[in-house]
Amino acid sequence: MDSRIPKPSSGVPQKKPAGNNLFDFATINKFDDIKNKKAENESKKPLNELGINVMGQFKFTRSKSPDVQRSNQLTMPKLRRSKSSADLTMSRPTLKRMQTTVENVPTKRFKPTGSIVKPQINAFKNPSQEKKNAILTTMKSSGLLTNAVKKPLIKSSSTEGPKSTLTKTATVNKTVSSVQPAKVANKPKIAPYDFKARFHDIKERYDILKAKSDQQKEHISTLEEQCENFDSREKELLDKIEKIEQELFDATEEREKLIIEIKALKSTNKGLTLKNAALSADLNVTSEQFETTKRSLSELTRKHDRQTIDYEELQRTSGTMKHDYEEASNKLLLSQDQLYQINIERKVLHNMVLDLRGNIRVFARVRPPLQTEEDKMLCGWSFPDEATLEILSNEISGSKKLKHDFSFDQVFDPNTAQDEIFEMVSPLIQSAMDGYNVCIFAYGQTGSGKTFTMDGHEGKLGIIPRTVKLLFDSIKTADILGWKYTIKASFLEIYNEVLYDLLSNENKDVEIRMANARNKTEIYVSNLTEVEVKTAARLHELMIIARSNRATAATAGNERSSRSHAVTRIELTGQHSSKPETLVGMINLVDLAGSESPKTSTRMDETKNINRSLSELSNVILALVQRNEHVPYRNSKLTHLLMPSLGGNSKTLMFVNVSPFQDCFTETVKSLRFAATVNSCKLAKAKRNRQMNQSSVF
Ligand SMILES: Nc1ncnc2c1ncn2[C@@H]1O[C@H](COP(=O)(O)OP(=O)(O)OP(=O)(O)O)[C@@H](O)[C@H]1O
Repeated sequence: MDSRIPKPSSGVPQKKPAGNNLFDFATINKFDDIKNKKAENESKKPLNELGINVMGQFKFTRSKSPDVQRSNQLTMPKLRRSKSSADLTMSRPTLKRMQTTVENVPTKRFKPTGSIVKPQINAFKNPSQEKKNAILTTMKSSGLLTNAVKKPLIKSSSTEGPKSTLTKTATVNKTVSSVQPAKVANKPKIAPYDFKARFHDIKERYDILKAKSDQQKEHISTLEEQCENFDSREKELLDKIEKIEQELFDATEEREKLIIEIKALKSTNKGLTLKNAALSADLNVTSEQFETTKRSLSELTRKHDRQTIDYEELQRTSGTMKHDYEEASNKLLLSQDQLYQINIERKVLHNMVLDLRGNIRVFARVRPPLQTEEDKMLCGWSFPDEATLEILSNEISGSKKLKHDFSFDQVFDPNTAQDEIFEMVSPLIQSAMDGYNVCIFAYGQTGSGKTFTMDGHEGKLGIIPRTVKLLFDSIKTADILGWKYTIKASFLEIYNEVLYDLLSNENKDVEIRMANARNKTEIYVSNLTEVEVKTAARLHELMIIARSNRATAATAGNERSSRSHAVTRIELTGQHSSKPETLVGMINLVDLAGSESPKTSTRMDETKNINRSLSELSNVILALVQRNEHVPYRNSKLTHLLMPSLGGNSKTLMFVNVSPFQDCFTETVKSLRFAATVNSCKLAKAKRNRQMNQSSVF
């Protein structure tokens, strides 16, 4: 019968023996039920990441040895939601106490080792199926899984065979024997018929078993109480584990983040290291530069100190100079004022001189024969004084040679140089700058030297280029005196009584028109190109252009330059910088067409026009001499154009050019006679073109 006593802690449901209620199997089963229910509850808990019932696994480890617990403690941080009450039960210290009474019950069901349990637990935290299989294989090979998982507990119990059962029975018997005296073993056999003895024997055994049963009940009650303690303890531990797991989870996540962060920081560190190296190199260079700059700075500082001293000295000097400058400025203003007054006086005196000389003056010039003309017969020339010339014909007319005397304002013999000529002309240019109209023209037979006198050529410049040079030189001087001048130039040609603009190739209508209906002497030329010139070089350029256009107009069979009048007009406007005065002067430089006798001319129309215009010029001058009311300016283009320069507001200079040759004698005498007549015309005192903006200066 002892062998049939069920093992109270096996958890295996036992059949209650019929008619022999030696143990309170209900109580034992109740205990097992509690265990099984716990196991069931645990099994209902969520599966781990591998889908394995975590509590079922840990159920195997509940009866593990302390090694397992230690192993679990070591691996505890790696656990994830795999705890179960069974696992906690495993760590209950009271189990040991239970083992003292029912020691064979849990230990015979499983014999796991710490080394096996460790990977098993680790496997639950790893979600991969491969790892799970590996763990299962390990457990199988160790025999743990075979007993623990594959086989139900009841089978395990049964497969352990009678040996296990016997052991348990022996343990129970051992316990029972501690209650019952040893005399039972030595009791004599009772005869089968001795029912009384048998009854007593059975009763005695019953009492023993009853006592044993009570003892077991009491023990079970203690166990239940312990179970309840375990439950609360388990709950606490579960909470704790859950908390630890959460912390672990957070820590893992934090760790992963930190790893990523560390990687990033490493990368950044690498970059920073490179940057640092580059910066160090730069720093070295910069340090060197800094040292150099520092040295330069100290040098500059020393220089600055020296210069500061110099500056202070200069400031003192500057103060003195400023004072001197103010004094000088005042003196200068006074001097300028005095100079202005002196200049006015000079102008007045200059004009007086010119007036005394005559408003129209005539200069006669005899040109020398050219190298190619050395064989030609010359007239007899003599120049008794600077204003008189005598011409003697080398051909006998009747019984005597013809001889003529002429007086002019000035006579230039063939040896007179260009600069000497201009020396006598320049006062008129100054007069133009003072605000007078000036007209200089060259009259004479073809080939007598008019163009040479007016234009000249390289190395022997004539009146026009010298006038230009003098004008710009005088402008500079006038600038010092406070006068600012603007110069405008235009170039005209009168051919066959038609006006041409020599600065333009356009075929346009160039006409002389009245500028003011009230004052009929004020004229202007329509469609005439007027160019403002700021340098002598520019004026020379314009002269070359005009000469070129004049030559272009001529044809091969019709040389025009000597058959037309060329007029160079220069307008001067002077403005004083501090005084309200403006001066306007006009210079007309005219190279007249060659006078020619109609008898010798091959181009009659041209000759007629030329002689007509020259005749009209003569008439105008004579009208002026005779102080006629009417002066026939408009009878020819030439006189009309020169009207402002031939009237009362002008100073006129006429060159009469003559050839030295005998064959020109008649024409020469004719020209000299005309010039002499003009010379006799003393025009009225010229009036200056003077505009007083505020008050009269003179
Ligand atoms: N005073 C002088 N000294 C040297 N050569 C001169 C002088 N005058 C004129 N000539 C020369 O005589 C020649 C004729 O002179 P120029 O052409 O000036 O005469 P012109 O009167 O202008 O003739 P035209 O009416 O045909 O234009 C030129 O070769 C010129 O160089």
